[in-house]
Amino acid sequence: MRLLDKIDSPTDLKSLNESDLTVLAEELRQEMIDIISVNGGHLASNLGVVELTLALHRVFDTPTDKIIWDVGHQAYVHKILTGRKDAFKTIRQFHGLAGFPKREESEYDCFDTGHASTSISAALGFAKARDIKKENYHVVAVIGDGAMSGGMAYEAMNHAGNSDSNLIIVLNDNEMFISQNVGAMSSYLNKIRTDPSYDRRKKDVQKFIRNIPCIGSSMAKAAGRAKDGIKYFLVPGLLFEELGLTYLGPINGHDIAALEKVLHQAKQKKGPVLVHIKTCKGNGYEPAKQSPDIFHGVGPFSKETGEMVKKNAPPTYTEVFGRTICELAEEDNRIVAVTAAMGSGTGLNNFGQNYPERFFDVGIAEPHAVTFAAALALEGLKPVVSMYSTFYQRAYDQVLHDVCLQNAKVVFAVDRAGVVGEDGKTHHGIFDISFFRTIPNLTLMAPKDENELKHMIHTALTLDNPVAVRYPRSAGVGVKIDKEFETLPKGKAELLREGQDITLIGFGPVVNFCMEAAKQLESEGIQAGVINLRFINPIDREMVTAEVQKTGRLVTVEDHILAGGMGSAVLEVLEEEGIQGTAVERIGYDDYVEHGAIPLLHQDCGLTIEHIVSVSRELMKNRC
Ligand SMILES: Cc1ncc(C[n+]2csc(CCOP(=O)(O)OP(=O)(O)O)c2C)c(N)n1
Ligand SMILES: CC(=O)[C@@H](O)[C@H](O)COP(=O)(O)O
Ligand SMILES: [Mg+2]
Repeated sequence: MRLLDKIDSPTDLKSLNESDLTVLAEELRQEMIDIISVNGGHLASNLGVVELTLALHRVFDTPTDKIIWDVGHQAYVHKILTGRKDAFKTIRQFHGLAGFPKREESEYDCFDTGHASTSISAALGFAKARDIKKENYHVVAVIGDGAMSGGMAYEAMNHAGNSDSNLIIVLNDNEMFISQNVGAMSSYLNKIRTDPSYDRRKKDVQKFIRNIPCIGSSMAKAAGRAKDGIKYFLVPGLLFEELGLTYLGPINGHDIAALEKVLHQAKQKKGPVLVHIKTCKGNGYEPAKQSPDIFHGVGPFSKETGEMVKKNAPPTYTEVFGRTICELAEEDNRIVAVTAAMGSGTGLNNFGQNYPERFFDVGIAEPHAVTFAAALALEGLKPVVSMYSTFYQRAYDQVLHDVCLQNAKVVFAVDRAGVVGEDGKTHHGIFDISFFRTIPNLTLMAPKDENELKHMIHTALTLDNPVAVRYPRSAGVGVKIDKEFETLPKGKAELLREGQDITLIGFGPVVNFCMEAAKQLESEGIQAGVINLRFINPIDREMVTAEVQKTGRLVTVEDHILAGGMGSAVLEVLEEEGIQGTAVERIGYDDYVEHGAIPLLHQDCGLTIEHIVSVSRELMKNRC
C-alpha cells in the first residue's frame, strides 16, 4: 500500500516524519505523471510545487487557514491532498475535477482562479474581511514568478504594503513563465537568487547610486553612513521591503524542512510577508525538467519517453496564423508582434526567432500589451497583438480607450476563441464578440477555415482601422492553403449556398456545421441557404436582409455566448431594417461552459450539425 493511499485530508500529513514525506513526494509525482500522461494537463508546474504544497498543508490549518493559488494550474497536489485523491483520475475531463481551484468542488478551494495575478488581491480581501470580522486565521497567496509580472500583483502589493493586515505571499520562483521568463522583475529575482553575497550587492548598489548624475557620489557616502543605508546593502528582496512587505528568503523550495521553517517564521510576523522560494519546474520527471515549456500544459504523452501522442490532423489555426504573420513580416518590416506571455501558445515562436527586434513578449501584462501596441501603431508601425480571447477580457478598456477611440491601426489576433476544452470556464473564449462588436471603429472578423484565416490576417493589415480576427483552439478543417494573399472586401459576407426555405448564418468555423446541416436538410426536401458572415462591424446588411426576407426563417450559429453575440447583431440588423415576422432560433451558449473535450462541450450545448438540423425542422413547422 502506498503512503498516499492513507492520506485523506491534510490532517493525515501532520504526523509524517521526514522520510515519510520524501516517499510521499515521490508517490505524488508518480500519481500526477500517471494521470496527466493520459488526461493531459499542467504537469511541469505541479511537479515543481510538491514539497511546497506538503509544507503548506502541514504548517497551516486548512481549510480554516486559506491558501489562494495564483492561476491555479499548480493546484493538483493540493487537490490530491484535500480529499480528491480518488477523483483525481477525472481531472479536466467532462464532469470530472476541474483543472483549477473551484469553490464548488471543495471547501479547501477558497477562491476560483484560472487567470493570472489575482492571488494577492484576493488574499488581501480575505485578510481584511477576517480583521473586520475579528476572526483569526492565516491567509496565504501562492504566486509564481510569471504571475508576479502581471500588473494586478503590483496593485495588490501597493495596497498590502500600506496595510497592517497579516498576510503571507509565497513567491514560487522557477525562472519560467510558460516559456522562458521575461522582464525586469525576473532579472531582479534572478539577482537575488544568484547573487546573495554581501560584497557584490554592496558594490552594485554603490555603483548605481554613484551613477546618479550630479548628486550620486555624495549620496553614496551618505547612504553608507545612514542606518537605513545599511539595509540597502544587507537585505535581499529590498524592493519588496521598500514596498512594506517583510522579505524572507530565498529558500530551496524542494527542501520541506527549510520550507516549514520559513513558513513558521512567516506566521509569526506582523503585517504582509513575502517568502521567496526557488523551485525547479518539472522537478522529478526528466522530460518535464528538460522541457518545462512543453510540459507546462500537455496533451497525452508516453510517460516512459515523454513523447507526445501524435495526432494526424490538419494544421491548427494557431499554426496557420504563425506562418502567415512570418510571411507578411518578410515583405513588410513595419509589422511587429506583441504578446503577453503567450508566444508559443499563439504561434509566434518562429516570428520571435526570425524577427527578434520586432517581437515583444511583455509578460503577463495584457493591458500594457494593448496600450503599447496603440502607440506603436500611431508611430506608423503595424502591430499585431496576439493573445487568447479570454485574456483580452483583461484589456477591454485598453482596446476601447487607447486603440479604438483614437483609431490606432492595431490588429488583434484573438486566438482560442470559442470553447477551448479542458481548461474550462475560466478559459473559454466565448465573450469576445460581445465585447469587441460594440466598440466603434473596430472591425471584427472570423474565418470559416484556416485558408480564410490567412486572407483575413492579410486583409486586417490593409484596413484603415483597428481589426480583431477571432479563431479557435483547434485543427483547421483541412482545406488547401492558397499561396497568394487575397484581400477580402470589408464588411462583405459570403453566400455559400442558396436556399428558399431557411437561412443559416454562421460566424467562424461553425459555418461548416451549417453547410453539413444544409446538406442533410436538402435530403429531407428543405432548401437551406448558408451565409458565412465573415465580418461584424460592418456587418453585411444587404445580404443578411435579402436572404432572411426571402426565407422568413433564420438560424444563427456561433461558438460564443448568445447575449450580445453574432445572432444578436443579426437581429439588430433585422430590427433596424424593419424586417418583421422572421422565425428565429439562435444557437450558442447561454451560460459559462464546463470543461471537457471540445466535441463533448459542443454536444452538450447544442452546437452540432444534428441540433442545427432539428432546430431548422422545427422552424419549418412553425411558419408557412
Ligand atoms: C491573465 C492571464 N494571462 C495569461 C495566462 C496564461 N498563463 C497561465 S500560466 C502562465 C505562466 C505562469 O507562470 P508562473 O506564474 O511563473 O507559474 P509556473 O507555470 O512557472 O509555475 C501563463 C502565462 C493566464 N492564465 N492569465
Ligand atoms: C493555465 C493557463 O492559462 C495556460 O497554461 C493555458 O492552460 C494554456 O492553454 P493552451 O493549452 O490552450 O495553450
Ligand atoms: Mg514560474
